[in-house]
Amino acid sequence: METETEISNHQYYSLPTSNTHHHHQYYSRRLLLVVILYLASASASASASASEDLIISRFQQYLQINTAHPNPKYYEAADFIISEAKSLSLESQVLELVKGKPLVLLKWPGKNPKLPSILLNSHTDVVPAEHHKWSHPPFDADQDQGGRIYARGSQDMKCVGLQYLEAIRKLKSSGFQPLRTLYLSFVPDEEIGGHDGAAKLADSQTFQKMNVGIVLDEGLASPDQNYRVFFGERCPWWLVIKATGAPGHGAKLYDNTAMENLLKSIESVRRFRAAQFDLVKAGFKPEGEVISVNMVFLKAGTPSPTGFVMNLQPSEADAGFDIRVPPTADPASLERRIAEEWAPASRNMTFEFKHKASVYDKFGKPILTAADSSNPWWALLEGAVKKANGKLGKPEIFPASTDARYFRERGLPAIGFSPMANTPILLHDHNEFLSKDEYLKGIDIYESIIRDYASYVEHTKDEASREEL
Ligand SMILES: CSCC[C@H](NC=O)C(=O)O
Ligand SMILES: [Zn+2]
Ligand SMILES: [Zn+2]
Repeated sequence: METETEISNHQYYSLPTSNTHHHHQYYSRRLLLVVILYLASASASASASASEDLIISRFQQYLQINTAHPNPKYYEAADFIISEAKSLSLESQVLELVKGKPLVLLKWPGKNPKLPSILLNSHTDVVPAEHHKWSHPPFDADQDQGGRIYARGSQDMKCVGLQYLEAIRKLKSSGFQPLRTLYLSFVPDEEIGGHDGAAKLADSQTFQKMNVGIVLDEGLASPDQNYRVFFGERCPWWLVIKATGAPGHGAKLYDNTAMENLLKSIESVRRFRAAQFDLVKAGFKPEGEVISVNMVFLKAGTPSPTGFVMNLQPSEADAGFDIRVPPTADPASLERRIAEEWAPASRNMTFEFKHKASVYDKFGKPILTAADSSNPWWALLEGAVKKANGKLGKPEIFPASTDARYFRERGLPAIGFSPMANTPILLHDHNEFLSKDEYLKGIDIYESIIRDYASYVEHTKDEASREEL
């Protein structure tokens, strides 16, 4: 009776998608669980898959907590993480650096607490989903026949947060003891800029006391067999340009209208965008090393009860652009381009940045983590991934932004890495998914990384010079 009600509810919710598959999948997931429980009691070989099943169901539980903006269920996520931490005997602490935005900090103390610690960071929030455009509801975490788990956050980045924990579970049950202290941070608000999350953490007294030596944070899925790995990221510049001009009759041809002035800018932006994109298309530059610029809004016209006034040329027109500047680019020349070509005062234009991250650190150096043998954490990561039968691609600059920048800004090395190979890049997209096999493989990869990181005895050069301060 109860099951019937649930299934019919489910059908009801899935009607708008006109998808006929997922109530089958929902039904078969339950059936599968019953079958697996039965088999597990019958044979020893099935017990591995029973424990895999538990791993997957924990992942699904986390994904089912709706932490999408603008109303993320942060306390539910925090409770879930804390209960997982308890089951692993990790020390846990909730920092409410901003009211209503709990940040969970877990600790696995090392045998040598004097050595700088390792921070494994992940964000608990996710971007919103347009439910009716998904073939599987974005907060059900359905698994399909092919083992794909569909949910908002399955790639970005609830996978990583729980993989850290599952890797620790494996290490603990194998009797491993870390030399360096390991911290895990589950932070809010990354998707809206991280100001009330990672930025506050990096600024806190607590963080200073943690004596962090290396940070791992998110990367991106890779469609091929090599994992992607990131040593820096582009800086967001969110630009609004504003054109003004003489208003007039919609039938009149005259110069210097707001619309014409704005369109000239848009044409110029588009030429620049095409040239940058061509460098990528031709294979001359990777995605993270060109300047991207995309128009994200247009605002002009005089509203009327039925839409817009059609015979009036407006006196104002605005456009917004999401620009991403690589740390390797020359920001001054882009600034000149904006002032001289995209929003010249001579064409009655002004501009304003809604957000403008600096390409440089406080010493005037581009904010990048060394991705070569000069950085022992880099070599350790490569070795650890290899030991777990994974392969890394060439180190890249992350095309968007992550919380890693708040740690890099403080001079800490931070590496962006989400172990998802053979997976289409679906962050922020409809039908975001991660396959069960890739998720499980990622746990083994982290097990290997954490083992090697937490066992690293030497002081790195960075660490030694920080201690002299
Ligand atoms: C200005 S911070 C924005 C952070 C955001 N991060 C993930 O998508 C991004 O747009 O890259
Ligand atoms: Zn993310
Ligand atoms: Zn994101």
